[in-house]
Amino acid sequence: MSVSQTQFASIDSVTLQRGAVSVFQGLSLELSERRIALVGLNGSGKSSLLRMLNGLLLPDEGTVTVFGLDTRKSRRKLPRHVGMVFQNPDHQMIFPTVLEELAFGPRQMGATRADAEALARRTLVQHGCDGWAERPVALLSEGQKQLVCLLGASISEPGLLLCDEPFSGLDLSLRLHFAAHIAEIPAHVVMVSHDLDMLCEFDRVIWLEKGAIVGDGHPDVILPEYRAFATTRAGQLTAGGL
Ligand SMILES: Nc1ncnc2c1ncn2[C@@H]1O[C@H](COP(=O)(O)OP(=O)(O)OP(=O)(O)O)[C@@H](O)[C@H]1O
Repeated sequence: MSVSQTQFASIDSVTLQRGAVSVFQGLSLELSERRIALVGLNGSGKSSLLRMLNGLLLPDEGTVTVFGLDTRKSRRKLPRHVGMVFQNPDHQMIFPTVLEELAFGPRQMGATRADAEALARRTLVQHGCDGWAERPVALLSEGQKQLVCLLGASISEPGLLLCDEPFSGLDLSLRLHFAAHIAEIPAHVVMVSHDLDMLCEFDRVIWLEKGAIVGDGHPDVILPEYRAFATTRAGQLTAGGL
């Protein structure tokens, strides 16, 4: 799917309850930039927001629209347009081998088994993973699993790629490689990360606290504000003041 800087997702007056927690209370957002980062303390609602954008979580009230599709009405169509890298690779990987894992997305999009597997093998070579195709996913390291998840989510070239802390287990060379990859691909990217250095080149940063937006703008403005807030909070925690 080709993408542009026009709006690709809209979150309109959303409330979301998860268990006993009221995560969002009337959240509204318009998303149009190509690379958007979500930052905030643990439990602030970042993963929940990603899961609403791919239809895994449906709002209790309000609407979420992605590429013109209401997630409540068009849940089954969303995987054709939205890829997601989960925070925990074990929540994403469902096949025994790397090849099967990577071929799954293209197969779902209608590719033949031969074409899907050829694409999977090419993708592995392009990302420095020659010889990985037949490896059992269960025997990969955590970082290697994360890498396979990143490749699996982007191999079908979705119009929107959602990434929930995709770099946390990757070594520095792979972080830099994938930062460059994400900068190049045409898809819109919405990424959660606690590694603020990886977000400097993004087009927009949204800072969430307790399900509400407390900062929204260019990384040059929002990242220093968030860093200052987190530093103050760390000082309070250390002093036993929270
Ligand atoms: N499966 C669940 N069942 C019930 N409550 C949940 C569930 N997952 C998350 N929550 C709650 O929803 C709130 C938002 O969680 P969420 O995972 O969206 O936060 P987050 O900002 O992604 O956190 P982190 O930075 O720790 O990954 C938290 O209060 C959390 O306790």
